[in-house]
Amino acid sequence: MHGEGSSRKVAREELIQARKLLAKSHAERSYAAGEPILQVRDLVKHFPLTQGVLFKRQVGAVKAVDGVSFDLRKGETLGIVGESGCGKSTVAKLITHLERPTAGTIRYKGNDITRASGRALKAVRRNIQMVFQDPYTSLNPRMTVGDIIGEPFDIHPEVAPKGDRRRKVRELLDVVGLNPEYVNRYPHQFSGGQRQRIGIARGLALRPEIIVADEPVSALDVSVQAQVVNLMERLQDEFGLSYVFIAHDLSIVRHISDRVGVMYLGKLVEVGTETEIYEHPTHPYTQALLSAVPVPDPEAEGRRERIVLEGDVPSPANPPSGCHFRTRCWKAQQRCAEEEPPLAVPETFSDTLPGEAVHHPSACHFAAERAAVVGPVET
Ligand SMILES: Nc1ncnc2c1ncn2[C@@H]1O[C@H](COP(=O)(O)OP(=O)(O)OP(=O)(O)O)[C@@H](O)[C@H]1O
Repeated sequence: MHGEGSSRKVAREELIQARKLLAKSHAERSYAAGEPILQVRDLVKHFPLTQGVLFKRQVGAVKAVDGVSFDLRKGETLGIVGESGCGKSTVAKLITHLERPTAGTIRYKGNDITRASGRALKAVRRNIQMVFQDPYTSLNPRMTVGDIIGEPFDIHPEVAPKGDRRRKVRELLDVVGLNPEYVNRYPHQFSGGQRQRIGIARGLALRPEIIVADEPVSALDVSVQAQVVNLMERLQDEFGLSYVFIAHDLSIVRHISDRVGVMYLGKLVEVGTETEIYEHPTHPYTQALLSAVPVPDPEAEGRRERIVLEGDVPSPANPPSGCHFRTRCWKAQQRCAEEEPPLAVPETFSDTLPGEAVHHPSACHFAAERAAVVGPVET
């Protein structure tokens, strides 16, 4: 009895040591603080629309991503939010090289990786990993958890030589808060939250620097969502990870993000820090999205004005001219149809200084704060 207890203790000590080593090697590979680890410029992805069976003719294109630019700094989390179909997943696939962009550039640590191939592509795929939305379908039901988490080592044996893989997998299970003894179990033996932990462990296996998480908690019960988000925050601190965190739910993104980008019909329409976006949004679309987020305080909930947008999101195969949002915007004027507003600090706020909450990029000709998102207190 005593012997079994002490050998478990030794195994635990070994795991702790291994985790420390893992964290150290991450730190050693870290990039100069402050410089963007990822720079995305004018990223475009058009999916061709074809007609005909034998002789396929291109009759148009779905403009899934239509000129997206952002920076991601080391250790930072950039949240990307927007309704279904606005192009969030396509951005994720472009960054992780699951799709090739039509135009634009992606730089990783200053190197242009947009069209990386061969060995360079392999290195990119190792350093920029994806965590998927649905832990129920993204894990192969016929593979054990150990094989699922260890599979990336087949492609990158330099990270874990064959004899060392089992230990590494157990270590990864421990890192994400699962019992290393579960290594031989199958996905169906785990809950949704546990499965997402397995997906995260797999994403961590190659010791990436960037994780692109596409709606990682959207398929989970609300009670479990916070646990997985907390785990991701802990892992970020422990391994110095940078995250692109994609979600349609503004409240989840708020909790984890340092900065948030709001997407509409293939474009980023507003980017800012948590305070800038949630307390001082200046783009009408952000204001409409925020007005739909439930407020826990019933008094405030009763006071706030809900902005109900007219109509549906237009087809990305045929987006409106000028500002893509203008067909649903209560502020739209002729200028909005003729001139696309750039994603920049709006002219209206040219007399404000960096650090003031309204001084952030917003792609609207008539950007302004809207106090009525939560109405004034009645006395
Ligand atoms: N392989 C493809 N071929 C053609 N069109 C595509 C393809 N992938 C995505 N699209 C289209 O591009 C647009 C953006 O899709 P995307 O999946 O990036 O949006 P999303 O914001 O992630 O939405 P969701 O949350 O529903 O996944 C949609 O209109 C979609 O139908």
